[in-house]
Amino acid sequence: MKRIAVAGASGYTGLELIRLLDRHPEVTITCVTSEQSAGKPVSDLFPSLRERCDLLLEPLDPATVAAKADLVFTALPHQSAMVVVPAFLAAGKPVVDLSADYRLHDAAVYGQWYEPHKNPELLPEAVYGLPELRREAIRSARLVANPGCYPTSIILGLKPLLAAGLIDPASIIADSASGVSGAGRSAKVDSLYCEVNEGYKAYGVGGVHRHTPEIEQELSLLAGREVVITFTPHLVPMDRGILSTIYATPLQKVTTEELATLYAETYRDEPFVRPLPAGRFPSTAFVRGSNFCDIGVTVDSRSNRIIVISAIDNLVKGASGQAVQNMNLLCGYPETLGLEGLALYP
Ligand SMILES: NC(=O)C1=CN([C@@H]2O[C@H](COP(=O)(O)OP(=O)(O)OC[C@H]3O[C@@H](n4cnc5c(N)ncnc54)[C@H](OP(=O)(O)O)[C@@H]3O)[C@@H](O)[C@H]2O)C=CC1
Ligand SMILES: CC(=O)N[C@@H](CCC(=O)OP(=O)(O)O)C(=O)O
Repeated sequence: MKRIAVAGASGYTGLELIRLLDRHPEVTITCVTSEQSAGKPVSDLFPSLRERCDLLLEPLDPATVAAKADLVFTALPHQSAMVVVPAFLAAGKPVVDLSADYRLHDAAVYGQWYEPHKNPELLPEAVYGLPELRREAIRSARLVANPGCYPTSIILGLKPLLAAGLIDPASIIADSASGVSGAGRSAKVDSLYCEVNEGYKAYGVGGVHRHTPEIEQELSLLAGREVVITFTPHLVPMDRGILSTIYATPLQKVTTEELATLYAETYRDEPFVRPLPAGRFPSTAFVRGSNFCDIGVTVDSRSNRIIVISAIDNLVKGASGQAVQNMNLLCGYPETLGLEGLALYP
């Protein structure tokens, strides 16, 4: 049994990690952290965990946490993860970091979209943890940078088209809509019930959302040239789920049936990507609670655009489920272990 620490266990992705790790046959959770709720059982904060995980939350002292665990998940805000990750690595503990701190390869780009990086020397060795792109590198990583939720849905949606050179990379537009849990559990006016319940709104409009460089970094690697996209995130009055609608101009004549075949072939051996048959499109309802990414694709021949629609659960394939998938690769377990049968069918 591997001993696992969840740093940031009082947050939404922390809770989701505990839910998933609790049903994993090869690991046991030995340490859960919170600053504000230190000293309380984690099941006091989240009663669904009662009698499944009643560990006391403790403050995040890296040496204490490292001594209790063989692997650490950091489910902390960006800028906070990078304060503790080097100590875990120095103690010989691999880290799966759910924050944005190690996703960008270029420290200058990180500094431009976030704050200056505190340990840029770790960026070259951090592996961007999208298993469908980097499975082999993740297996031997010390530090896995778990992707953002919007990037996961968009990169998986576009991978077959870019890898086949079928679209003009300069034509990509992605509109993504997220449930409110994407904003985390800390109190913010923008996440209040009355602010979100009746509306559907765009935010981060005009190329300013910090996921833009992360998406562009990975799409550029797939395209083999620099990709600049138009990305607009939206907030939907639901608790979880992301639906991305992605548009691109084809470089050659192609039919919906050919694209459906391309997606089916690209993802044939992927346990968590479900390309849909031609004419079918996903819903967040059908991936809720699961580690699946569902993808539908079609050609709008009238406007000469390819339209891809992908759906994930932001807290599972967009965060904690993907993090457990990465842990499985890193530890040499079957990739799907603990993640099977998670979908809640509406
Ligand atoms: N929510 C989502 O859908 C996704 C989130 N992510 C990323 O994952 C990370 C966690 O997100 P999420 O769970 O939503 O966030 P939450 O705000 O829900 O939780 C944050 C956690 O971090 C702890 N924390 C906050 N500040 C510090 C600090 N300075 N030192 C130590 N612990 C601290 C909090 O503990 P305390 O009890 O003390 O407040 C809490 O446990 C973030 O980087 C986020 O961007 C990635 C993909 C999807
Ligand atoms: C709805 C909502 O607010 N979503 C968050 C994205 C959450 C996330 O996963 O971002 P990181 O992992 O990169 O921090 C946002 O737009 O900032």
